[in-house]
Amino acid sequence: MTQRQVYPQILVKAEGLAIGHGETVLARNLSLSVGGGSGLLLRGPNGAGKSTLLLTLAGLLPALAGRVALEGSDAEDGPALHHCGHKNAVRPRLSVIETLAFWAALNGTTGLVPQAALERVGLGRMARLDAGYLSAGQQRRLVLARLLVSRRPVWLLDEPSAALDAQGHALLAALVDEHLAAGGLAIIATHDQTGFENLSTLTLDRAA
Ligand SMILES: Nc1ncnc2c1ncn2[C@@H]1O[C@H](COP(=O)(O)OP(=O)(O)OP(=O)(O)O)[C@@H](O)[C@H]1O
Repeated sequence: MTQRQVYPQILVKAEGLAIGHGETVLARNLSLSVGGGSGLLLRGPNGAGKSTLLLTLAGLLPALAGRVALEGSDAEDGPALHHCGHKNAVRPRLSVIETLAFWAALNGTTGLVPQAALERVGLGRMARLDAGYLSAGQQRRLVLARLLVSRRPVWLLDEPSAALDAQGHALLAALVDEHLAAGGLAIIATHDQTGFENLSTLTLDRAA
């Protein structure tokens, strides 16, 4: 794949980070540094804190100690990150294409137009269907299409491969590859390493 730098140089850094909920500390002294063009897998058993770490990196949960920094991001370029939770957040009565148009209106149409994003994730023929009728794997593909309609350099993905079939896994790996090749970065919580064997790994231990 051709390496093209289309995002500005960007770095997600955490130092001395403690994560958790209220009084409950799930992990302490976490440090990470992920630059453009790189990906990091978050591994660990159920309840170890992978989703909590992603939410903390996204600024959606406060750090219990330490700090998270996003370097190289210019406010004038718009929001830098996408956080995709493990729920699909699909509105059942909006059509598939309306769903993407809604996200594009919210996040900015800075990437593919919705129909092209649907084609890319294999949902081109489902555009007019109510999103609630999509299968679990198709809904996950729709979430991936959201990443494509609004270009942002930082992807924080929580179990993105859940419910995906083998082709879906390959699609996800290809999208992440392309994103990294374009200078983006991805931090991915997953129990399934398929397609991500070359990414570095941070393992959270429930006992931490
Ligand atoms: N809002 C909350 N308030 C209190 N505890 C919470 C909250 N959200 C999550 N937790 C707890 O934090 C712990 C870590 O949850 P988290 O979802 O981060 O784990 P995970 O590593 O992503 O797990 P899994 O592999 O099952 O997805 C769990 O014990 C969970 O019950």
